[in-house]
Amino acid sequence: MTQESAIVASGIGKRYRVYRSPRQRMLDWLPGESRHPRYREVWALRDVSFELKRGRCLGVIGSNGSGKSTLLKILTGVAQPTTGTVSVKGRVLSLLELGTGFNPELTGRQNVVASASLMGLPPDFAAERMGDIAAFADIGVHFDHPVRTYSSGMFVRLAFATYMHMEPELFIVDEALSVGDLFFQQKCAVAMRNLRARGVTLLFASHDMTAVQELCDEAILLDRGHVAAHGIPTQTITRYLAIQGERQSKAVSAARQPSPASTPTSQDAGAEKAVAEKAAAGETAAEGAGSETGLPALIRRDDLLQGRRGTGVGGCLIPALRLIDRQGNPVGQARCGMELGIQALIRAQGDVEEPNFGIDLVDPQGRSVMSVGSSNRDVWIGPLGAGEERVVTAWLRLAVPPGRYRLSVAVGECRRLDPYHAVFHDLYPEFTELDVLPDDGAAMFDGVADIGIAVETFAMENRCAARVEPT
Ligand SMILES: Nc1ncnc2c1ncn2[C@@H]1O[C@H](COP(=O)(O)OP(=O)(O)OP(=O)(O)O)[C@@H](O)[C@H]1O
Repeated sequence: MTQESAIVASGIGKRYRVYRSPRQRMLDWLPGESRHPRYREVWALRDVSFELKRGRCLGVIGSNGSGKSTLLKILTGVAQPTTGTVSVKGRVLSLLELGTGFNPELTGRQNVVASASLMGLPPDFAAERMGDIAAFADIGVHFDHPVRTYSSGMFVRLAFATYMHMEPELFIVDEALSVGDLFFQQKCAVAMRNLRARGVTLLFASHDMTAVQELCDEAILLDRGHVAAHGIPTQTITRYLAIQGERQSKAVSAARQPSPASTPTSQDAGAEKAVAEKAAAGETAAEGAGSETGLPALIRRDDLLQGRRGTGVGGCLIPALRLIDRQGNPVGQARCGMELGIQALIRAQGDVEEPNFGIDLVDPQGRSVMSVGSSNRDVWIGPLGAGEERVVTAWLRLAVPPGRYRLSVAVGECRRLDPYHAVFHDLYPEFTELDVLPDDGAAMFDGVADIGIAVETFAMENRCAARVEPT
């Protein structure tokens, strides 16, 4: 371990034994051999090695079950590694399971005092910081009520406020930024930034790619317990999203394998045949756009809804929906700055006067980047009669930072002459995740979205303007 290292992990492995039942676990304690193994082994981590220098911030990312929490537990001494060694230097504070150290019978205020004392801090330490902690937690009178009466949100607020004020040298946080409400999450992100500016070493596991990108100097990707990437956040996130994308495409192609149960209808089969003939004749999907024969079959073939049912009054349905690029190719993941088409097949069940196709894109922090309907852009899809179908494509430029976004779609009705008449016919809230990968060519910015900035400059002497247009 060098002078500046806060953490050195060498070849860490963690094996769990998973028993078929508590009885099997108990039997295993008894002496004597069993002919059949009573458990199976799960390696949550395998040969994980890395070093974190003091004052740096490391993000740990990976899909569910990839080993993030196990790694954090080992680093904080909550769990012991099966193989390898770990050295952690400095006063470590961790928020693994938030507030597990709190006594439910004590008030928030009393728990702050008890936590400081447990951490070996001097008696006046908690008193001096009590005002700041209470202000950060912002739970009002509940600060002086027993913790057992708290909502989970209040609990998280108190825990984060307490620990971040206890002057850690190394602060280890597991997903704390994804709990609590949006404003509290933002407050935590600012607090983490301040800790970082004060030279505190930070390590946090997160599914929030934007937070990792913004806060971390480096990031590790865990994949099935192995370190699959370790580098600057952008590279690690790109690798993560690529792995996710590959798995998603494999899952989609597996789901598309024809099964005897899903024989296509004769109508679909005819349309598929027409598309295949067009493809053979060299026509692309984009050329076929709008064709009554080809396009609905394409949408059904790439259908993201996969037979799911939406909610709503049902006067009009979205039987199929897909994401496409400008060439009409289906898209599983996207790149910053690209134009994405959200293409839906809309079918009226009865007479629908003014159908409105709407989308909502939600960013990794749960903020709506944009929520808009066709009628907002003065595009009118109907009126439609029973059984009539339309293909609608909403095009949007993904001028957003990289990360995992969620998409909602709906067909509703919103009348021009009666703005108070608004109904949802078929609504799919956050029905899919969309990974937006970094793109070298995309404009750089910090924030929720690139709203298209133009920068002007001129010298005072000659007023000769130099203007940079938005890309
Ligand atoms: N106590 C345990 N006993 C048995 N298996 C465990 C135990 N804890 C974790 N595992 C297994 O180890 C693997 C890694 O789990 P871990 O909780 O570290 O993943 P994670 O990346 O933190 O997941 P998530 O993002 O869902 O929190 C998983 O396969 C999990 O089922």
